[in-house]
Formats: sequence, C-alpha cells, structure tokens
Amino acid sequence: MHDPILDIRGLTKVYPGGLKALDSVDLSIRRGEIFALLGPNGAGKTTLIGAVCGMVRISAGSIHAFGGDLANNWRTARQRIGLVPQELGFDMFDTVERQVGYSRGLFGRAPDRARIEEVLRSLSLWDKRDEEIRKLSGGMKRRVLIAKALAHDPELLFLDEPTAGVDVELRRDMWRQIDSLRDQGVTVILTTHYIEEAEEMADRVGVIDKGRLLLVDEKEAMMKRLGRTEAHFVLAAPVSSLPESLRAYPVTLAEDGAVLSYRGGDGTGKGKAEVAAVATALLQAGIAFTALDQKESSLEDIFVDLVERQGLAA
Ligand SMILES: Nc1ncnc2c1ncn2[C@@H]1O[C@H](COP(=O)(O)OP(=O)(O)OP(=O)(O)O)[C@@H](O)[C@H]1O
Repeated sequence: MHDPILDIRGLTKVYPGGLKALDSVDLSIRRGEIFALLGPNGAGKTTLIGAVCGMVRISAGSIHAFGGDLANNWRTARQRIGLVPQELGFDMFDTVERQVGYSRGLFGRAPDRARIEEVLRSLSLWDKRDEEIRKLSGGMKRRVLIAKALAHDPELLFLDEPTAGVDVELRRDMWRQIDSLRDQGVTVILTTHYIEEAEEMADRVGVIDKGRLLLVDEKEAMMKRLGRTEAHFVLAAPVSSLPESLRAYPVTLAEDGAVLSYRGGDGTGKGKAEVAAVATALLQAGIAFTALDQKESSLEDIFVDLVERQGLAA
C-alpha cells in the first residue's frame, strides 16, 4: 500500500470559548482518490480543511502531508495544496487572468501563461480573461476561485462546498472538472451537504457530525453494507397473520393488517429479489395486493440514519 498523501491522527480543535469543532479525528487520504467529507452544518468540515491549510491552529493531534509532519514543513507542503474556499475572496477590480496568474506566483511558481490559459480554458473562463471579476456572475466567480486554486498545479485539492448555491448546469460542470482532475492524478477532498454529489463523485466517503468522524468507507462498500430495500404491499383485504411461507423474510404487518412491509437486503440487489419472492408467496397464499411501493435506500438515507443514531446516542 502506498503512503497516504495526507494522514491525520487524533486531530482536535477547541475554539476559544470551548467549542470542540473536531474531536480526535483520524483520517488517511490515498494519493489520487476523490474523498467526500459529508456532514451537516457546523459538523467541522471547514475547520478540518483550515487545519490542513494552515488557517486553523490545532489543539491536539498531528497532520502529515506528502510524508512529512505539517508542523515542520508547512510552507513547502502548502505549495502543493490547493484550496477552493466557501467564501468568495478576491480583488473584485482585478481581471480574471491577472488574479489567477497572481495566485500561481503566491505559491512560488514561475509565471506560465500557457498553463494559466489551459486552466482558464478548462473552466470556460478564457473568454472572460480580461473582465473585472466584479462584473462576472456568481457562478463565474466560483469558477475563478477554482482556477485560482489550480493555478499552481496542486497535488492535493480541497473543495469546500464547491457547489453550494450554484445552478444545476454549473454543478455538472464542476463534477466534470473534478473528474478530469482525477484523470490528472490530483487528489481531491471535497466537503458537501449534497449526498448526491458524494454519490456521484467520490471513491470514498467520510461522514462527520459534531466534530466526530462517524464512518469512513469506500462508497460502494458503504452502500452495500448499509443499503436497504424497503417495500410496502397494500393488501386487497387486511389479514390477521402471515402465511407460513413468508416467515423466512424480514416482513411485518402494519396498519391493522392492511399493509405488509418488507425491510431487508444489503444494497446488492438481494432486497429486490426478496421483494419479488414475497410478492409470489403472497399470491400463492391467496393474498392479493392492490399496490406496491418499493425503494432502495440511497447514500442520503444512510447518512440521515447515521447522523440520527449518533444524535440519539449523544
Ligand atoms: N472561529 C471560530 N470560533 C468559534 N467557533 C467556530 C469558529 N469557526 C467555526 N466555529 C464553530 O465550529 C463548529 C464547526 O464549524 P465548521 O465551519 O468547521 O463546520 P462545517 O461542517 O464546515 O459547517 P458548514 O457546512 O455550515 O460550513 C461550528 O459549531 C462553528 O460554529
């Protein structure tokens, strides 16, 4: 196994005033992966990024990046990291190309107009290169933020809520952009509220809430492990008990015997097959149904479930 590009151990951040924004977080990021950090408002996502990018002073724990302790070689490590922050922050009166070129210089890279042109073109910003940033639409300003973060060719890129408040078209564009970064071997860590985004983009997903990393797993494995099928059969006439042939399935009667509910499967298709078998068994037992409502759980359900369970446990 290759060394992780980023290795976080026991990371804790207590803000002045006592709020624990990060609570002993352990996280290893592999080179070249797309990692989605998923969590509700105030979970600690931005704080975690800030800790790695040197904007947040950590209270305890360690961060290793590119094989070295960040505390000892922060400046050189930072040159290899790109950050697309949540908030727009640039000189609004400057032009697109100048701002993006300036960002490259900021991290010690020699000027390279061809490279800046490439970055601007990939974000459909080349035609706007001489525009003042203040005159751009919100979506275009966001693209400039990304261009700035890419200008010094980072190996590790943080995107903090890259698609918060952007329209569907720009969101798709950004997904494409992230895909092409993956092809170039850039490691990407993105934070998001949008489960759809994690489901679409990420190789691995971490769920964070109240400063605690609840779960980290391959996206596919997570869906498999925690995925469920739920189905409800509306029966033509209520029944008082289940036929013997259904005892082997995870089914229950609800609404005074008028609805038969199935909850099972493992996100691999087993649930769907079992629902079909339950339907057959019902008909064979002479129990007709008038409607069937079936749903596969998504990463969203898994996430809500995890956060709720954590809330109950806290
Ligand atoms: N400078 C600060 N001083 C005190 N508390 C802070 C500071 N910055 C953040 N916090 C608190 O730390 C917690 C974590 O905030 P953080 O911004 O990291 O969460 P987040 O997951 O990024 O949330 P969001 O999705 O809303 O951006 C929140 O309760 C927040 O209010």
